[in-house]
Amino acid sequence: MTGEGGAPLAVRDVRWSAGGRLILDGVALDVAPGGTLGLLGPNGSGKSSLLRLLAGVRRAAGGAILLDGDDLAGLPRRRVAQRLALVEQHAETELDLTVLEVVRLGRIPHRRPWSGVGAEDDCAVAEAIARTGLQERLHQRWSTLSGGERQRVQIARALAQEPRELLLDEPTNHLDVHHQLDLLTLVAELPLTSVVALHDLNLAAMFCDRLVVLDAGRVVAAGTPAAVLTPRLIADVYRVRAVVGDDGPGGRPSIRFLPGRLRAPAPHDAAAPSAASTPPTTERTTAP
Ligand SMILES: Nc1ncnc2c1ncn2[C@@H]1O[C@H](COP(=O)(O)OP(=O)(O)OP(=O)(O)O)[C@@H](O)[C@H]1O
Repeated sequence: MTGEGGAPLAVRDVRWSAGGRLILDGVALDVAPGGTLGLLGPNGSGKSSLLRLLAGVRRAAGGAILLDGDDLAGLPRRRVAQRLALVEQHAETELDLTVLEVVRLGRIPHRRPWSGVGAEDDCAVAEAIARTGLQERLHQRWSTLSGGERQRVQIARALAQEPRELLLDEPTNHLDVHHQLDLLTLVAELPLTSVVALHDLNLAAMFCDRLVVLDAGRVVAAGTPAAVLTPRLIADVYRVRAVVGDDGPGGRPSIRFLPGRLRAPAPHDAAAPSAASTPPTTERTTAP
């Protein structure tokens, strides 16, 4: 069974509060199988909170997250962990493990209590290490890794989990441009469904099939990169002027930001022109 819209992973009218504030407010989305869904939005818009709810690490206060049509809240943790893997922004390990030991942690949801490491576990770990190019680092200690290497190890751990859905919170943080492209190419080519929170709109345009934009805990846009990444949306959500071309790879949008910040509309100031109505932001260029 799947969610009403047919998606194996679906969010239905989800609300979540923290610190006495409503952080996610009526969020609804379908994660189509097999693709890469980009989660965009300014700092504090609720991307990490939503990813944690999707992974079952947090419980929604209202609405539901549906996994194959079942409410995630009612499913055993182990079953959820066999299915979904989350790579958080600042993942740490408490013990000073080696790279190989961290990647092996990904097998825990698949192991029976008291059972040792089996051939299937070794195979999944080896595959995850090969995919992330960590063969040379296997016995290096976590504490000695660079930020980018740690990121790759956490992704390898998540892949060793053999999830059907991989949830990544700003995975390109800490990575140089080569490794950013490398990592998102890897994610886009994985034979699974990925949900990736990203800040870089050009990377989102290049690598994601669909985008969902959060602003102050609400979904304000959803669709293909070309449909979502308009100057108007960028002005409204990020308060930045931008020129959007269609000369990205495969005719996808490419975004060039312009100097000067747009002012936020004053609350209840209906007369104030919205950022989106500022003329230069509606510009769209075409590749020569
Ligand atoms: N446990 C918590 N207690 C209080 N406030 C919280 C808690 N968790 C999240 N928040 C608040 O919820 C809002 C959304 O946070 P979240 O980390 O989900 O945003 P984000 O879109 O991932 O931001 P960023 O792009 O900066 O990583 C923020 O204002 C944050 O301070």
